[in-house]
Amino acid sequence: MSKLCVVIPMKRPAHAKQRLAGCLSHREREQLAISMFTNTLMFFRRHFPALNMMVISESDEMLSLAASYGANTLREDGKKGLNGALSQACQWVKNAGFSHQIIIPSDIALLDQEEFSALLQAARCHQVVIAKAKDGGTNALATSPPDAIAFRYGTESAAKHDAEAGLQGLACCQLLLPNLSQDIDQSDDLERAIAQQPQRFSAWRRGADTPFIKERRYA
Ligand SMILES: Nc1nc2c(ncn2[C@@H]2O[C@H](COP(=O)(O)OP(=O)(O)OP(=O)(O)O)[C@@H](O)[C@H]2O)c(=O)[nH]1
Ligand SMILES: O=C(O)[C@H](O)COP(=O)(O)O
Repeated sequence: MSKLCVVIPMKRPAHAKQRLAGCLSHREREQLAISMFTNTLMFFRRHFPALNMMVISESDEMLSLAASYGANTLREDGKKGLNGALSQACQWVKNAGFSHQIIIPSDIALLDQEEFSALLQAARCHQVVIAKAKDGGTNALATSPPDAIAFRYGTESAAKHDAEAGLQGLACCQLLLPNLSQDIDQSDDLERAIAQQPQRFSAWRRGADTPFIKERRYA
């Protein structure tokens, strides 16, 4: 694949994981969001070191954390929501000369190297590849060119992205990958993730700081 950029949107941690407010304190939600974001950055640095990353956020702390893992960073201009942030990031990706883009959220419970390789393989022969979330959302979106379709993140976004590709007659495929379909939105998602990966979540569960917070007490 000529030139691919992985785009990771990251909400300001203080505003993240609102749907977990019923079971986690504000600080636990911040720490969980930062922990999963850090894990995402580590995954790509460790398993796909040749891939370029681009992180868009309104949080300077998250952009600094991303840069420490070698990611390009972009400060979100204004509160345009996820689709607005991704459109801004996509413009950067195009201007930087990338032919392919893959959007990955920062809240996938368990990123899997073989699944991401399957996503890359599908992206070689489809202009749009949608890795469906278990709730009908979009947990990865590969596009070539980067702005091949409009971003329609929100409820049932996988079907909306598929429809966008169909309207434009683009080669599109949907994948349902066991791990990549599992993002952590609701309390049962979190309970399932803790049960599946007790080690990874134990540090966070004990209230231990994530590496980022340890180094730079997060405000
Ligand atoms: N840069 C940026 N990233 C966002 C925005 N909204 C969501 N994200 C990111 O997009 C991915 C999917 O997030 P959501 O599940 O929609 O939101 P969340 O904050 O994780 O959870 P809720 O607060 O419960 O909706 C995560 O990586 C978020 O950090 C936004 O407005 N700007
Ligand atoms: O998948 C999406 O369209 C967005 O991430 C929102 O979905 P979620 O809130 O279920 O993650």
